[in-house]
Amino acid sequence: MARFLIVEARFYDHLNDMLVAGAGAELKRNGHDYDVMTVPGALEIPGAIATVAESGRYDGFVAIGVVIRGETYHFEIVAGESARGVMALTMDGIAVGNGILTVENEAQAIVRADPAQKDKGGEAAKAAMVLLDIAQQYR
Ligand SMILES: Nc1c(NC[C@H](O)[C@H](O)[C@H](O)CO)[nH]c(=O)[nH]c1=O
Ligand SMILES: CC(=O)[C@@H](O)COP(=O)(O)O
Repeated sequence: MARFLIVEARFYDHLNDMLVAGAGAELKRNGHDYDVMTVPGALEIPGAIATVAESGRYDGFVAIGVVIRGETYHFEIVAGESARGVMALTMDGIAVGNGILTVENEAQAIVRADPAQKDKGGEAAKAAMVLLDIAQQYR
């Protein structure tokens, strides 16, 4: 049993609920425990994980968020920088699954967030578990 922290950027409640449910169900299905931490937006996710990881309280992390394209260049910043931040964490050996959706519209987000459809939250939890397995085998 490992301890995971789901760090969710609660920008769109109904979409977040589905992603967190999918991630949590996948962790539970595999016998793991988890807590949920909420941050304002996807840009805050990597920093929050970096800070909590230093505490050693969790074995792995699942990043959850939804970035929907708007009218300005802000989408590129939030989508790109949050992904870059999560990648930087994984390159530091922190087990993080990236479940931050970066989509054109709400319809795309629903299909991907819904645990009964693409279940990207569950997929991110699976990725975090794989990275944790690798860390435990090779460290
Ligand atoms: N537009 C979206 C954001 N923007 C907010 C930023 O992530 C950040 O919280 C703000 O710039 C303060 O630092 N966040 C999302 O998660 N989704 C979006 O669509
Ligand atoms: C992430 C985004 O693109 C969005 O939430 C911001 O919208 P806008 O570019 O219309 O300000």
